[in-house]
Amino acid sequence: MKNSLTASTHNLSKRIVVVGQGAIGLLYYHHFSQQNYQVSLQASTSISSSTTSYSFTAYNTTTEHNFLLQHTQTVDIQNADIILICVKSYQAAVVIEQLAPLIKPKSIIVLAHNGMGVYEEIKGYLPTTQPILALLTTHGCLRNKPLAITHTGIGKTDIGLLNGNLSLDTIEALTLLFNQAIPVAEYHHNINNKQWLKLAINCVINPITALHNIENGQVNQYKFTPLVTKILEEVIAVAKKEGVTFSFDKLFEVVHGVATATAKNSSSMRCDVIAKRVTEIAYINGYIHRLGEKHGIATVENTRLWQQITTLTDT
Ligand SMILES: NC(=O)C1=CN([C@@H]2O[C@H](COP(=O)(O)OP(=O)(O)OC[C@H]3O[C@@H](n4cnc5c(N)ncnc54)[C@H](OP(=O)(O)O)[C@@H]3O)[C@@H](O)[C@H]2O)C=CC1
Ligand SMILES: CC(C)(CO)C(=O)C(=O)O
Repeated sequence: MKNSLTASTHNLSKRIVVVGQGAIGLLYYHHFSQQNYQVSLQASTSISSSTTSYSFTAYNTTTEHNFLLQHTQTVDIQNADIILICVKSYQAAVVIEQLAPLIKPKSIIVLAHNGMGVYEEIKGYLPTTQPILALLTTHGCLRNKPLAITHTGIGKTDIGLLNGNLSLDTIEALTLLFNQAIPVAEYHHNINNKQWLKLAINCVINPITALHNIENGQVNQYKFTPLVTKILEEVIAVAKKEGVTFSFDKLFEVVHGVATATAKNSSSMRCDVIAKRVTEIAYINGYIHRLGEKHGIATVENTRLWQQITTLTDT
């Protein structure tokens, strides 16, 4: 990456729409708007269009600061170079279905969510050549109340193409745009492998912490080893059919490492279950279940966890 270049010297301007006023949407909206980017926020209907501010508490600080909120207008979507979708996995298809008639064919659609399976749901709403990217983030962010967030963990942004084509210049400009706003960001020519790795981590940590009401670090207790082993063996078998190869030992080590590194965290699924919100289980263990059925592979543990969490939040 040539540091002397700015995103605007490339074939990419900075008209950005961020969809979703939750923790991740506001985090990226905030950092983009601190730069000289033309950014607006497409909030859900729970936010009145007369609301003109949001509050942000920076990492390792305690003071909340207020900032101006620029709501997205129809013309912003029509002109957007980048549309960053920061909603829960189960909300993304509705967003894309609604916005699709307004989106220009060259707009870069960036999907930022946990789990997998959203791309398959949304691609039919868009032209076959539409550039669609996945964004994985390890930043931590909490929504304290509507339109008020705290940046709780500095992380990294990984992006990569799922559909369409981007020139090397555009890829460079896009990566720079993210890096200038919220470093560090990296572009990956094979984001699929990274998505699968994140999926495997979430297949283990999220349902176990949610069902047992424990912090992430407790997943490493010896008593969970047989379950973790079965979950990962199923993920590996299904991933192989999808062209992604994992070594069990390395994958086990990575999952163990993430549970240790985030030992005191409450997983997003545990938080959702406690708050009686819909979880993303259908896009995590549920995704493994669906692929297992497609490939004729038994996914006993992933299927059981998907059913248990679904029952827990449906009742
Ligand atoms: N928070 C974090 O630290 C991390 C989150 N992630 C992932 O990022 C994704 C987003 O997470 P997060 O921001 O925490 O989730 P939130 O639930 O906080 O935010 C989602 C937001 O999207 C809004 N929304 C829903 N439907 C629409 C719509 N049609 N148009 C506009 N806005 C809409 C919701 O509004 P309403 O409230 O009205 O429903 C909500 O404000 C998830 O997949 C999550 O797993 C990944 C890594 C870290
Ligand atoms: C990696 C992990 C498990 C961190 O809490 C996460 O992604 C989540 O909670 O959804």
